[in-house]
Amino acid sequence: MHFPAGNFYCRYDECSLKHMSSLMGTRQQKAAEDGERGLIGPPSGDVLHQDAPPTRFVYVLAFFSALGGFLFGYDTGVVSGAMLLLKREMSLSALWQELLVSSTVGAAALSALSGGSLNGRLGRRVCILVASCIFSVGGIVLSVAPDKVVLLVGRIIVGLGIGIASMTVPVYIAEVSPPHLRGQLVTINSLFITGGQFIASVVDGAFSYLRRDGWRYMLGLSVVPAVVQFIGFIFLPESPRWLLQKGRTQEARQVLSRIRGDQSIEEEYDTIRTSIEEEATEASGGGLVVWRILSYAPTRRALIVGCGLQMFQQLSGINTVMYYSATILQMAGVRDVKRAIWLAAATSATNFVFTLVGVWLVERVGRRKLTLGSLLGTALSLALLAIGFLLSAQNSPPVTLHPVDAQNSTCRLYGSCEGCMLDPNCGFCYRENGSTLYNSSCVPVNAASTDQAAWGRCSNQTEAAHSPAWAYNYCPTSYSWVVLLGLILYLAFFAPGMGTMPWTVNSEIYPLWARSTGNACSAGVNWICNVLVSLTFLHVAEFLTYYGAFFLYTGLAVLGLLFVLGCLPETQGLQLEDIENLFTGPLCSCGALSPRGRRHVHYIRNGSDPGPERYGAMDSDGAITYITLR
Ligand SMILES: O[C@H]1[C@H](O)[C@@H](O)[C@H](O)[C@@H](O)[C@H]1O
Repeated sequence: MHFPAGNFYCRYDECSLKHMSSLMGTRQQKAAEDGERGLIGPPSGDVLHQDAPPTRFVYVLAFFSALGGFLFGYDTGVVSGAMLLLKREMSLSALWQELLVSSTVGAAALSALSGGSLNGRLGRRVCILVASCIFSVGGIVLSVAPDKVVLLVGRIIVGLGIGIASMTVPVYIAEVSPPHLRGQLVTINSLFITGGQFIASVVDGAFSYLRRDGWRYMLGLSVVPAVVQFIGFIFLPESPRWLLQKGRTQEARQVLSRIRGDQSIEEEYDTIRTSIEEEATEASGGGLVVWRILSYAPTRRALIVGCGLQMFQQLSGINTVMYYSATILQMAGVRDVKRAIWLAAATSATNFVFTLVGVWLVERVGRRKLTLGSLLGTALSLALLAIGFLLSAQNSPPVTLHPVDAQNSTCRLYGSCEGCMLDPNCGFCYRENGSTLYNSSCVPVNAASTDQAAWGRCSNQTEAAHSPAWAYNYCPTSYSWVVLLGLILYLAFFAPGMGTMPWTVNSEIYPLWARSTGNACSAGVNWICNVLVSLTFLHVAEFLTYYGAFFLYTGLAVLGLLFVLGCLPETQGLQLEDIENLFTGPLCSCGALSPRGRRHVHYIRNGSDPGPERYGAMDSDGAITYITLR
């Protein structure tokens, strides 16, 4: 059987549906398939048309909202460089350093979770305005902070902004984008996140040369994009979908036609309106939205998929790898702190560049394939990282000197560098001659600064060539290249798919009534798992060693792969209002319902609900998904 796909013909089961959906709207494509099979005819007057080009305005909207992603990336990324200076100037203890880093992520988790109702009640635009205000206030507080308590307050304020932005921005972009570009535009937000992390590392590098107060500039600079976003959003419109949901139909129509330019908005407007009417029945149960999501099967399944993706994003260790990159570089022989800062900037640049690959791929290969490929590569590179750490541990340099002063500390117990570096109270002090290591000892670390030992040869670290080297948290090894290769491959695979798709997919899988809450829950899961992984990493490493920890992440990434394989449907090209139908089958048969899959899908008239515009899509196992055709 043949039917037209653009200007050539192909067999139904060989035809690239991607090609077709890029040439015609999904609904028209389905209608064409149905018509060809003799089941139904395409609705009269329906013209198969190419996806109309997007207006410039939609890009302006995506840019200004994605500044929220930039701030998310900047504020989470800048702290590591600022901390190097802060701990010197404010003599911060390890506990305070930990507090200043995790308070932001903890506050982000709380505000993402509570942002759902704010988002539903006040609208996406107001939430973005609120988030940019919070970012500005946080940036100002941080840059003028006289002591560590005010710093902590500033970090918490910034975290509140990050939480709201992380759950609102993808939803806003998804709701204003045309279906064929939605994936790409929402993924731009992830590009801005990694871009923010990259710029933060460059700013960290640049201001690390200042003798005093460099951290004030690092932390305070976030005010600039926050103010730009605030001013921009004073003039930018609310999401037309939210307006329609609130019954502000005139405004919704105006905004939609402003965003779509010359194109006719009637079809899109009617689809959104009909779907809101239908949703009114679905969501009519009353009570908490989260409860309604959980008690309605399709939204419950969507929530499981959304939260699962966010959980596996964090459990596959991205923030540990990013955080640990400086140490990996030290293992590779970079001793100079300034050089390590600049090389850490190279790590975040790699993350950024490969996110760009994700933006390019998302509308070409689709969300599902991109996520699967990414997770497979992520798991393999995590295994390579683990093997690198294992080889380093097995060839760990021995401790040759046992200073008498160390008799009272646990550090004297270790016979090699491996045990010594896994103990947070000890560090490895040694001399080297070319590749030969000699005169090595395991001694207590200075409680005020892990950059040097508490006493002895390594207690006064200078960069002079003849001074002994001090390794805290890592061991010198000749296998560092394996770890370095693992790091680069990890970022290359993780960034385009697992770094981006959890945010993109979450912005599109929930029906309008559940969208704010669904995104709030999944973003909350992301931030909670982020805190969990970062806070437990050192303990896990102490318990399982570094290679054990990375083998554990490998296992988690493999679990994630199985989850995605079974549960993530393809949402590419579908209008937001149709996506809910992908979740009507049993959980984790979603793959089989993928409209982009190569299974035979027959479209039949829905016998039980003979509305003129309702059709059922039946997969080869007999499961029926209903779609609304207008
Ligand atoms: O999508 C982002 C991105 O991958 C970042 O690099 C990472 O730090 C965040 O935790 C993640 O949510």
